[in-house]
Amino acid sequence: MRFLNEPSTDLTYSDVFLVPSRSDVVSRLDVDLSPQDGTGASIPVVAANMTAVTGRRMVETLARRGGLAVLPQDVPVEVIAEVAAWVKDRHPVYETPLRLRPDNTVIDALHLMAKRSHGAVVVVDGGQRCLGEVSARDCEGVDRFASLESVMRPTLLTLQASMFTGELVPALRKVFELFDGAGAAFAPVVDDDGVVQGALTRTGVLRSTIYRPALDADGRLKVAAAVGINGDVRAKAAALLEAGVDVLVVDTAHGHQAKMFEALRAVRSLDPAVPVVAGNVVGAGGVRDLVEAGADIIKVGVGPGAMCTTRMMTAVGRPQFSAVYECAREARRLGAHVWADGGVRYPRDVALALAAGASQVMIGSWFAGTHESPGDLLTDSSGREYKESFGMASSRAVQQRTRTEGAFERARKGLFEEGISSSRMFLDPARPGVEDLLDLITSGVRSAMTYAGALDLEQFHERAVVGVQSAAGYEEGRPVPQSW
Ligand SMILES: NC(=O)C1=CN([C@@H]2O[C@H](COP(=O)(O)OP(=O)(O)OC[C@H]3O[C@@H](n4cnc5c(N)ncnc54)[C@H](OP(=O)(O)O)[C@@H]3O)[C@@H](O)[C@H]2O)C=CC1
Ligand SMILES: Nc1nc2c(ncn2[C@@H]2O[C@H](COP(=O)(O)O)[C@@H](O)[C@H]2O)c(=O)[nH]1
Ligand SMILES: [K+]
Repeated sequence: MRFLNEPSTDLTYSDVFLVPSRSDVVSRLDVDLSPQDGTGASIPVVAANMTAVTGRRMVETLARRGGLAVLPQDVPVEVIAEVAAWVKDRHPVYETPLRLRPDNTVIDALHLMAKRSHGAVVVVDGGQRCLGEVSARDCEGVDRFASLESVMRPTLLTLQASMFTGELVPALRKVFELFDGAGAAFAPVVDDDGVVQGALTRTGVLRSTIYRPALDADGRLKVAAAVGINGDVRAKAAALLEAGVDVLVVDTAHGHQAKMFEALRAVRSLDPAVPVVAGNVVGAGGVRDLVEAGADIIKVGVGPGAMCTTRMMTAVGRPQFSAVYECAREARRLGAHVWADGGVRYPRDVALALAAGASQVMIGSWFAGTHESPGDLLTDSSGREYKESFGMASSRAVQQRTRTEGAFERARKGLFEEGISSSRMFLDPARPGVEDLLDLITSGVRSAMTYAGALDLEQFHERAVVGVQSAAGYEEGRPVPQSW
């Protein structure tokens, strides 16, 4: 990457823009988005290790599209083991269906439907055989306690698992045509006995022809998990590795500290066969020390996060674009990599972090406002759907993290609050699922790469030309949905 004009100050994503260059890349679909940082992801997007963002559905959904999601450090290791096993039991192409019995009620179906973007529930018998389906529309205007048996309809399309044997892309093309012919948006996948094996949506089929799942050596979806720097880090990390975690994140607010070096050395002593990520830092010195202590990937960002009050509480941090640029340069020199963590609100921010040299970009709050995040779907007084998000250093998270400690310790730790405890992340009605956001991000990044004439992320970083803009320059780039 080079600057159009050498900057005289540190920069945020909004301060900069990408200059188009001569390109020989003829199609945006020719671009390879896979990060080369040893994680095996095929898109450079990671869901943050935040309780309001990543749970089993986020891990599964992102991995199926080639991304990673990091289970937070506050999840007990035995729960992480259970979630990892569950994720690894998911199909890399079929999605996990929502299943209910005929005697369940409409309210059960409506509650469950908010958990995934399918918009439908499969009704099954005791042997998990498909009896029919119920969509949100079928539940309109009926008693909430009506049984599903009374509202369910035969499926518009049922797919046989045997259709997916052999080469996948031609099979998916055929399946897409079946969806089109049937006028269906959703279909259960069943085996020869009619037992439900999974579900597919019309859009999901299309996505499976574009994205490549992030798979482990045994062809199972990948899982990442975080460990903090307190307590017996070695034992916790060993338990996570034992649980089959594919990427280990050692996580704390101030990554450039003695306790982190100790934690990293403890993790290294286990000789992990998976990449070790550590952070957060914002400068070359932090990168050097964490790499020396054993990190393969450095997580960069102090204060840019949407839930983060660190900059206002402490003045500490650094504008994120400059932090990523400097850290990525140092990591590259040392043969390590960088994840840009926090403050991403638009696809452009992802493109800029990658241009600055990050191998991947971590996203928290933006993904909190999707069907796949763990929180309950809530509705405000004007009918807009949202989920609650909160910071991992907020009093809400600290209370949860310290729940097993004594009252005195909890009260002392509660003094240090560097995050907000409640924020509303509205679902975009046009893009309520995390995969809708992935489509938006990856199409933006693919396009940015062709403007730079880059076929892969390494070329993108090499070829990117970045200019510094005024606030008016940024404003000029914003669309105008109404007249001036
Ligand atoms: N990227 C960012 O900008 C930030 C991210 N976070 C996120 O919040 C979560 C909780 O992190 P964290 O608060 O580090 O909790 P941890 O549970 O990881 O504990 C942090 C440890 O580091 C010590 N410490 C020393 N200096 C600091 C400091 N300035 N800030 C925090 N701890 C310090 C603490 O001791 P003692 O309590 O005795 O001081 C404690 O032992 C993590 O997921 C983290 O990524 C939090 C803040 C900023
Ligand atoms: N200072 C704090 N930073 C936090 C807190 N919780 C999370 N984070 C950081 O934010 C990113 C995600 O950023 P986003 O803009 O995408 O939401 C996350 O990975 C952490 O590094 C917090 O309570 N305080
Ligand atoms: K912030």
